[in-house]
Amino acid sequence: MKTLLEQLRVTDAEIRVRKRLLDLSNEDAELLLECSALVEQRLDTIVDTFYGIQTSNPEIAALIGDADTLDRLQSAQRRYILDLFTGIYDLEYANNRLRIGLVHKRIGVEPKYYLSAVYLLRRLLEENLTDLVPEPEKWQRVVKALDKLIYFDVTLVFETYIQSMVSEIEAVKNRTEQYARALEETVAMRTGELRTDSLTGLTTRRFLHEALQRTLKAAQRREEPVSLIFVDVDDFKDLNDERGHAYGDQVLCELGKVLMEAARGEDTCVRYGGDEFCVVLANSTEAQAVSTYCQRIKSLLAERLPNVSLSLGVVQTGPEHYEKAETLLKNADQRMYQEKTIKKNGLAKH
Ligand SMILES: Nc1nc2c(ncn2[C@@H]2O[C@H](COP(=O)(O)OP(=O)(O)OP(=O)(O)O)[C@@H](O)[C@H]2O)c(=O)[nH]1
Repeated sequence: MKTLLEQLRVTDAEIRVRKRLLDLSNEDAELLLECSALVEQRLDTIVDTFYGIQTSNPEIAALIGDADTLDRLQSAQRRYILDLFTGIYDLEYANNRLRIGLVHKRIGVEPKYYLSAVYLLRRLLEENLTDLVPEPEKWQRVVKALDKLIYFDVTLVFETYIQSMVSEIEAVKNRTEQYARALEETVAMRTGELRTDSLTGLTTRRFLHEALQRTLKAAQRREEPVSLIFVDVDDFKDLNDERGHAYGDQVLCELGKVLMEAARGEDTCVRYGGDEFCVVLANSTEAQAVSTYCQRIKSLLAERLPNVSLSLGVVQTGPEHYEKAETLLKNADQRMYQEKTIKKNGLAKH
């Protein structure tokens, strides 16, 4: 953990810069040192008057709170006044000023109260120095030196105020970022959930369009054909009614696996809804889809679900001309429906 001086990058060189900026010279330091014994004589009077005035203000009295705190503040004030007249304004001196800033910030002393206290102390010191340093010219020089030193201190105190506010803002920023990350994860998870059908693990209908568009775009670039297959289980309602809904679920789940197993990595298998499925086959003509993919699913189905039959509607688009996704879906659905009708009519005839 860094010290306050390190946090605020206050070094010996920095102190020299600050003194130069305020024209706080060695002569000023010597002048103040010369007054130290005199000021010490008035120390109690100055501190008592200071806190007498401070506690007469109800807001400040409320900030101080209790007699013990007042005691501690009075001792700190005594030390501070003595510090002002030591003639040594080095790193340790700066560090003590920074600590004061931090304590003020922590107990919630707003800058307006801190500045009014500084102003009051400066006024009391100036008044007392009038008696203590009778030569007006010297008194003026002492007061000027004191002014510069007080400005030096106030700068340091304010910097700790600012630093501590910046840390607060950073802490809030970190918390907000953490929250945003957690939120992003949740959104990603939910989106993932929406993307996959919970029963079959296939892509949901919501994302069929996106997947189809992606495949079509890639196909257009490479001038490849794309096939779309619409799949519907025959008489699934009867299956559900006869063997129960749970069995129906098992069938859909198994069918999902079959569709996936028969597909390649760049293909997309979608649960369209209920007992309807869609498969987007990349780089496949209708003939290839029928002779390979459809054959594969039929033989897998015969092994695993011999009592289930499917109606399939296959359409091709590209490589010369590409249909829109919606048209492809409509056409594939129609073809599937035609196949189903033919089957039903066939059965009815027999
Ligand atoms: N077990 C189960 N059944 C579902 C699910 N989603 C839809 N269904 C049922 O699937 C059946 C689909 O029936 P229909 O659309 O009439 O189609 P079908 O009985 O297959 O008849 P055809 O399509 O004409 O062959 C309905 O009875 C729905 O209740 C599901 O997730 N699980």
